[in-house]
Amino acid sequence: MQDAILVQDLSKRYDAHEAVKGLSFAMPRGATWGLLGGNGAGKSTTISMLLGLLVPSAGQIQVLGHDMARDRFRALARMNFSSPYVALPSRLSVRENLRVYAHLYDVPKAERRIEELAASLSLGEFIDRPAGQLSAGQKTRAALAKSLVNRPEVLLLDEPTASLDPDTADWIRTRLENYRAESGCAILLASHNMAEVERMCSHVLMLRRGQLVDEGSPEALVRRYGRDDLEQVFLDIARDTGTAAGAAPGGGERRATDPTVADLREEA
Ligand SMILES: Nc1ncnc2c1ncn2[C@@H]1O[C@H](COP(=O)(O)OP(=O)(O)OP(=O)(O)O)[C@@H](O)[C@H]1O
Repeated sequence: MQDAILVQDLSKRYDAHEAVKGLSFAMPRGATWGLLGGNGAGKSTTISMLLGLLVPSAGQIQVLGHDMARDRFRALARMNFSSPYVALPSRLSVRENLRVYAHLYDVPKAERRIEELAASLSLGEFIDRPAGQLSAGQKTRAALAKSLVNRPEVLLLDEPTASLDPDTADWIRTRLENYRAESGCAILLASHNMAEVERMCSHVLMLRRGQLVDEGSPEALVRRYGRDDLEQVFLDIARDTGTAAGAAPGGGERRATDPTVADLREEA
């Protein structure tokens, strides 16, 4: 079976700064993998290249067998993305947002799909309120609904539970695990929450200064580093160069619009 994501010798250079250097990995379908690293390690840059938003300086990416350099629209139709740093259009209600995204992804029986998502993600109490007026937890649920609207086979998540209380974060993780179990979707998760990664991910890619410095299952990494948990392993790896303290030369900015949809719109 084809890999969900196949990355070979991927690099991205911003002027003099090499944000991703020679990254290679093959992520199978149906798996949840973690993409970890300190601030500025290259996680968002990698995700942006996987979405076809940033053009790699070198290397190849295939998603579900589609070459992102030549055939990215076929891949984009089968994947989706969520990040707390990418807001839904704020004046539209959650339902209106979901209708727009369902239309962009050409989702069959869109109203039925929206009702399914409203039920499984408990959107009922706020589905007709403007997205800009929701609490952080409600926004995350609405963003998750958007990211599942096209029943993606590959889901890229950038810090899916950032700024959520532990109960809401746990609720979101359970919904993601349920979706993966019922759909066979592959999930690549960039996160700073090591307990979340230990719970959800069968395999972890550890980045430091744009390079893959280690990988393996959380249990294998904990054993290899002689530590008690993944957080300690993370600190061992990140502190090797001091990047865990938050130094991020160049200070890359988050995107203000949803990249996947921007691309689909470009196609239309
Ligand atoms: N548009 C850009 N122009 C120049 N440099 C950039 C740009 N975007 C990111 N960078 C730099 O590339 C490196 C990797 O950034 P990236 O945002 O991918 O890291 P990250 O692992 O997602 O970090 P964080 O955990 O802080 O979100 C950083 O040094 C960053 O400053």
